[in-house]
Amino acid sequence: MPAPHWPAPTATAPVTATVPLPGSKSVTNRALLLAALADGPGVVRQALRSRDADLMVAALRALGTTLTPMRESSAGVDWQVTPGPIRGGGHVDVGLAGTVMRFVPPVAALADGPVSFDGDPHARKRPMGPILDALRSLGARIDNDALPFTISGPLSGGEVTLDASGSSQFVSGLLLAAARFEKGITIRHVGPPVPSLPHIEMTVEMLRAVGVRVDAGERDVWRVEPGPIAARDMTVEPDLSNAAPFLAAALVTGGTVTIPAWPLRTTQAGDALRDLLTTMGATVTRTPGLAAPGADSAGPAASGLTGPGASDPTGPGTADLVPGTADLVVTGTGRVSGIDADLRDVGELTPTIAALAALASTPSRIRGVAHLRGHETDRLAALATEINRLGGDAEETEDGLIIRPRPLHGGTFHSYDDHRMATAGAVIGLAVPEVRVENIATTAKTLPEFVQMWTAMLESR
Ligand SMILES: O=C(O)C1=C[C@@H](OP(=O)(O)O)[C@@H](O)[C@H](O)C1
Ligand SMILES: C=C(OP(=O)(O)O)C(=O)O
Repeated sequence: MPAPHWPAPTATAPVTATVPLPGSKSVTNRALLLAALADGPGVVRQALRSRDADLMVAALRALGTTLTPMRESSAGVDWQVTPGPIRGGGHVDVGLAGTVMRFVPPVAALADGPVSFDGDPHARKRPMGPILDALRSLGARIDNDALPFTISGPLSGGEVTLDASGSSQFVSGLLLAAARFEKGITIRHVGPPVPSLPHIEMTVEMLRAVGVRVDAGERDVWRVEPGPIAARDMTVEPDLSNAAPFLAAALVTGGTVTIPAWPLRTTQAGDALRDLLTTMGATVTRTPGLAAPGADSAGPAASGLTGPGASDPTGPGTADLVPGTADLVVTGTGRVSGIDADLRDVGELTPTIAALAALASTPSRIRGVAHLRGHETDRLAALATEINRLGGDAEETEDGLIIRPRPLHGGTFHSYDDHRMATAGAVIGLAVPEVRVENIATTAKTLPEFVQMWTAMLESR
């Protein structure tokens, strides 16, 4: 029997809360995969524990990696990762995780036998063609153009042209494993603009942090030289995209929300919230936080990794560079302004920005995010449908949404198995009584503690 819909709490006063966030999904799944491909045992600290991260752990285990939890706390899990020969014959469940369905197949193509892949029903609809075609052209055999499929190597690498306008993860997935391909890789994108470029920068910076030579100097072309991937001790940054609904609560309620350990320099898409929320009426400041030792002298890294070894590709894995962090403080007035924004680079922030737009006093236009139709659900259709179901005025455009002010009323907000739809419903519920979010449990994709964190935020003073 499905769980009852979650009554989204309505804020009765401005929120005043400090919300520490668990590790980034994008950094965690890259760090685990790179550790599994490394030339020796390594450690990934403060890794996210969530459905997507658990799926990555299970996938890497199925391919022969040993992952042992060393320590687990509210800050995440520290994994000891011991690579093994990449083993075929297994099965990978990708769930609904883009990072698993796009990042693991290139690794599986290095295995000594076939590896099968499948996922949630909607995962079969998410775009896979360009990356599977690319792997074929590099030597792999694959029996389908979408999930489910079975992939067999060997794969030698080389040059490939693809259209990555559907997802930056096609590029990131190929780049992450490419140092292990005999010929490395040269990827050339041809087509409409690639979305989520900061996520590709995250891939490039994390590869460089483990000693891989990457040339990303030419627009739409990326080159990785074959070579070893260095074992490292890496620490994952907090998930800045998951900060979005909490920071939105400051705007909606006229309160203040502080996120500790916000990296001063980062490739995470969530960093764009500072500008986006300012445009929507917030005051955003960074105050010196509790920087880890070594932070001030060395300056920031931007690999998505912090901690020993993260930025010294040639050292013995104990380099002493820790990026500076700050407390990010966002204060709202209770009045939200509409926004006209191109979110192509930071598409995963769209559901929260759309929720704010639905509560804004002036119209909003969100552009550049046609690729969201291939996310956990068709997010443009889902957002328009659910905002309008509550009495709002949201219109889908070819590449985004137009949202005009209109008073909202209570009702069911469907989440379509999409964690960010569920949290968008929670944001609207702060201001609109009797919003019920269907399947709030889907937040476990990247933030299993969402409900407890949301409740704690509303209860703290
Ligand atoms: O590489 C990554 O970790 C991600 C890339 C982006 O995917 P798209 O380029 O498909 O939007 C982003 O939306 C997703 O949440 C995570
Ligand atoms: C698009 C997202 O996820 P995925 O990694 O599954 O693509 C997201 O988290 O917003």
